[in-house]
Amino acid sequence: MNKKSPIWIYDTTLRDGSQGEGISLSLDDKLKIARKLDRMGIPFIEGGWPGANPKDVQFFWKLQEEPLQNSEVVAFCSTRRPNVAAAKDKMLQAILAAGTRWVTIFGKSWDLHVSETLKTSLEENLAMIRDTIEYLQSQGRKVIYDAEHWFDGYKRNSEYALMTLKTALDAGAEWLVFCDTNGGTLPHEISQIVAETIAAIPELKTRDTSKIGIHTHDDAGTAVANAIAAVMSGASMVQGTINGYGERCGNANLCTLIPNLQLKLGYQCLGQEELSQLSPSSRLISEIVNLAPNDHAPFVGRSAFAHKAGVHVSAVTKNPLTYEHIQPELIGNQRRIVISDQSGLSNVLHYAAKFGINLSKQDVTCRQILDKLKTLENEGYQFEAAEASFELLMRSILKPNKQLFHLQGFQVHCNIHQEIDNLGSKALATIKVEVDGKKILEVAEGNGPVAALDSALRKALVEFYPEIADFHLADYKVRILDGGAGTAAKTRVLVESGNGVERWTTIGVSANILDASYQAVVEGMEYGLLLQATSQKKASIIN
Ligand SMILES: CC(=O)SCCNC(=O)CCNC(=O)[C@H](O)C(C)(C)COP(=O)(O)OP(=O)(O)OC[C@H]1O[C@@H](n2cnc3c(N)ncnc32)[C@H](O)[C@@H]1OP(=O)(O)O
Ligand SMILES: CC(=O)C(=O)O
Repeated sequence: MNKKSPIWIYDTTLRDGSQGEGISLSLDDKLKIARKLDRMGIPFIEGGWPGANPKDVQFFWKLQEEPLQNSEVVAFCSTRRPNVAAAKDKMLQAILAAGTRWVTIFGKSWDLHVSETLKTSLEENLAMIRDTIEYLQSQGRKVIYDAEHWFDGYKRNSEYALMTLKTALDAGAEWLVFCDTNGGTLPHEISQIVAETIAAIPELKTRDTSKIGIHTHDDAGTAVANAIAAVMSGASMVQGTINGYGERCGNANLCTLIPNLQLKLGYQCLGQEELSQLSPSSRLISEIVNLAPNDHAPFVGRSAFAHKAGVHVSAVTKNPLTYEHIQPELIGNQRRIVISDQSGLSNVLHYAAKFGINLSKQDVTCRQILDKLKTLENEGYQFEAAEASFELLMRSILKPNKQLFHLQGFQVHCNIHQEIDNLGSKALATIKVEVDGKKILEVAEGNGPVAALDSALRKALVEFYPEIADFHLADYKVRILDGGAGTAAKTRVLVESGNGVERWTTIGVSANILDASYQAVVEGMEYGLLLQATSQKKASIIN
């Protein structure tokens, strides 16, 4: 693939991304994201609209005190208000006070917006664009001009739209960015309009330079495709956000766009090392933004290289090219194999190797494990979410274990209608077990029934398995499997346990939620003991 010209990445997570519903960034969050993008070597970071809110003002102050190392931070604003001198416009004063070298202003391309939104004349809108750019330039700023509603404006009145763009160019804008503000344009229209615009204003793109940028929204689900179409038609700046955050359906997702441009089309966007930071950066930023990461996001999602179907797993273990469009490591992601009733022997073998178990396709036990897995999944188990339970299942088939204990029975009482008693407990569990021929009866309290049961079980077992004292219940999830059955529905319980170093998840399924919880809790303890035994074995080999 021939290397093509560089593409300037312009990140607007902190501005347009913040316009996404459900996103509310603190000043500290904004600074953390900016520094992360700076480390990724993103050339332009749009930090916000100074003057629109105190946080954005403070953000730019903070960066004046401690500037970014690699990126240009850009302040954003509209053109001056109608019938106000640029030098008197409060917003333009605020953007200057932000102290950035680069500023982006958005102006109206669509005559409908001039008459309906600005409620001014077409001539005044041209003057607003011209005055604003000239004024900001006279104050030493480099100006990026976002032509808002470029494609809609061009479709409705191309003559006027082109006049707005020519005005911005003549006034000295360094970049002219075509915005698909309403996000409804399709890729073929983008290609056509970009080509026609270049034909009408050839200065926008010569053989050596392109002053064209693209800013797309995802309302038609084509933001990334539209940005690619614009680049292929001559744009050399791409605006977008990490994880596609943004107003309504979001902006072009840079985590999809960058790898497509760089790995598929040969455009240089980021350094190799920075590109390999894309997946962790996407997850870190979703953490800061406090939105769950999209597991199924192209390239960077946790499932982007997760293989579940047996046929796929069999092929991918022979040659990853068979079911992967790129090497996951290039963008810092990794291949994963998922276990389920869609599995074949290849999935089982993968997990056997992962668990340090010697197994081959020819072993009868390999097929027995697969059959048992499929039977249990049919009953409602979901092992992809509970790897620890799958390891226990595999080991129990290979070598039926001595049981930790024999359950003789348990009872749980809940005290829902009364105030929490002095000890703060709402539930009481009694359990009877037999360990090594010894019968134990224990009682424990808890905030809820599962906590009480877990406590009672620990009390009963700790004398025989003291390591259990180090385990804790980290998370507990319940899912109703056959909702139509109402309160008689089967429940699936996932329990996450930990020992301060590692965490593991186990599963239980039953029509009785306490029974399902009990199964998952017991497996959690069994797995913890298995981990302990394995690490002791490893230590004795090393020493
Ligand atoms: C396409 C985009 O995403 S552009 C970015 C949009 N982002 C935001 O709006 C987030 C930050 N916005 C804000 O905090 C506020 O809207 C502010 C501070 C900018 C303005 O607040 P207010 O003065 O209360 O005005 P309000 O939000 O009600 O209306 C927006 C005004 O901007 C004007 N305006 C819109 N685009 C432009 C433009 N390109 N040039 C000049 N004025 C514009 C509108 O005509 C309207 O003016 P009006 O009050 O005379 O009707
Ligand atoms: C400027 C901008 O955010 C838009 O037109 O969508």
